[in-house]
Amino acid sequence: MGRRLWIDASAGVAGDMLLGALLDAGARLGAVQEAVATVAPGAVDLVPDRVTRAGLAATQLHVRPRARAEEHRAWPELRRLLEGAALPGPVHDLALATFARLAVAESRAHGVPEEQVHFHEVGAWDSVADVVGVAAALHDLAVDHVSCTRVGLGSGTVRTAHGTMPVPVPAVVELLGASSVEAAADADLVGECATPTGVALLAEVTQGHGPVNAPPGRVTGSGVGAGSRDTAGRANVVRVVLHEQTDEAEDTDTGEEALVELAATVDDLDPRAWPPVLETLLAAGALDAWLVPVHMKKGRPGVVVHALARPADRAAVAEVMMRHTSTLGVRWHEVGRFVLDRVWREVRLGDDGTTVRVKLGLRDGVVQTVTPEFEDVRAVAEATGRPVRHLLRDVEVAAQLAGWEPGAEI
Ligand SMILES: O=C([S-])c1cc(C(=O)S)c[n+]([C@@H]2O[C@H](COP(=O)(O)O)[C@@H](O)[C@H]2O)c1
Ligand code: NI
Repeated sequence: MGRRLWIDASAGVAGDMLLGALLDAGARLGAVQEAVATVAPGAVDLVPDRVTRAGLAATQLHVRPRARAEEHRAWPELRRLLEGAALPGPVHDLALATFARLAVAESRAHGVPEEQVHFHEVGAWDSVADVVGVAAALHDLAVDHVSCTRVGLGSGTVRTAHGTMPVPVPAVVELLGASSVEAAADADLVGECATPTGVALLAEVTQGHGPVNAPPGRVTGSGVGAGSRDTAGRANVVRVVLHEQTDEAEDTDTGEEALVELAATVDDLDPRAWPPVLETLLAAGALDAWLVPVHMKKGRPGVVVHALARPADRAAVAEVMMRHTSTLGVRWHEVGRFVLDRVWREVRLGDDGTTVRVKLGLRDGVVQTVTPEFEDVRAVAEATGRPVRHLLRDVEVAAQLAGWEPGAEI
């Protein structure tokens, strides 16, 4: 079994800060440089520097482009570059998955199809170096489980290639909406503290069950990565802690979440309204939503609509039940659930660049379930006319060939 890493992103996170922290924790600069040079030969120099931030010693990583940096890079071009790079499997997969996540966020933020996404700063060599560098550093440190705190986002505005943007910038909002990474409520943080690349990396590497506020078990190493600004009173850093599970910590790592379940019983809603009700519940933050047919008083057929949600989303989910159905009230109670760690991977179907995401359910780094993302499969079925059941089989075979099958360690 490899090592566990806890990331303190409570003051924010950027790709270079995370990489600085991992180098400070012992990842070898040579191994990181080699991986970055595999993707971008001769493009950048990685130069770590010892600095202080609000009096705290930290490593600031400078990614220095050797030539004038590319300002725009299309996602399909970057994807081809990463796919063709001869990197160790886990480094390759993590770098590709992180940029795929950024492409989805950019596509949503700008309302363009993923294939037409043009990265600006995010596609420049320094971001490529941050992403590949973090993947290589985690591999070098043999990290196989990552948890993190809530993330400090910052406040105000930031100047970007898109113009001046409010913080959190749209790409960060999209990334948070599509992952289990949670934002901290922190009024002290000024400016852009969490960047798209930093949040995409956290979303991709953290497994498990929401924010963890302290590294459980025995500490075996640590590192501090500096951001470029030095603000008095609050260190602009990412901290990482390597830790081992003791028996006591292991007992608490059951993958258990505290959630709420909401329900309402309805017998007078037009049945055609139910599918949009379920969609609206999910859009409001429900983790799951479902209907159960019931026989009510006076023998009337009815429906109980249920939703599972995080406690923070309870009010929004109840509001949807009350606005979108004819119920006069909503019941709720606290529930616990056990969950597997979940990570996303992408498989390629055929030679035309078609990809489908698969969700892997993990327990202690061992694959338990492999689930093709149905909406991706449906989109391919619509685009190609191939039956969904054939595509589902092909995705499972492709996942198996990539080594993602029940019982495999990743
Ligand atoms: O590069 C792109 S496409 C980009 C999109 C957005 C959106 O929110 S949309 C924001 N930014 C800004 O670029 C810099 C650098 O980001 P890194 O993740 O590469 O560190 C940052 O200020 C982002 O907010 C870029
Ligand atoms: Ni953008």
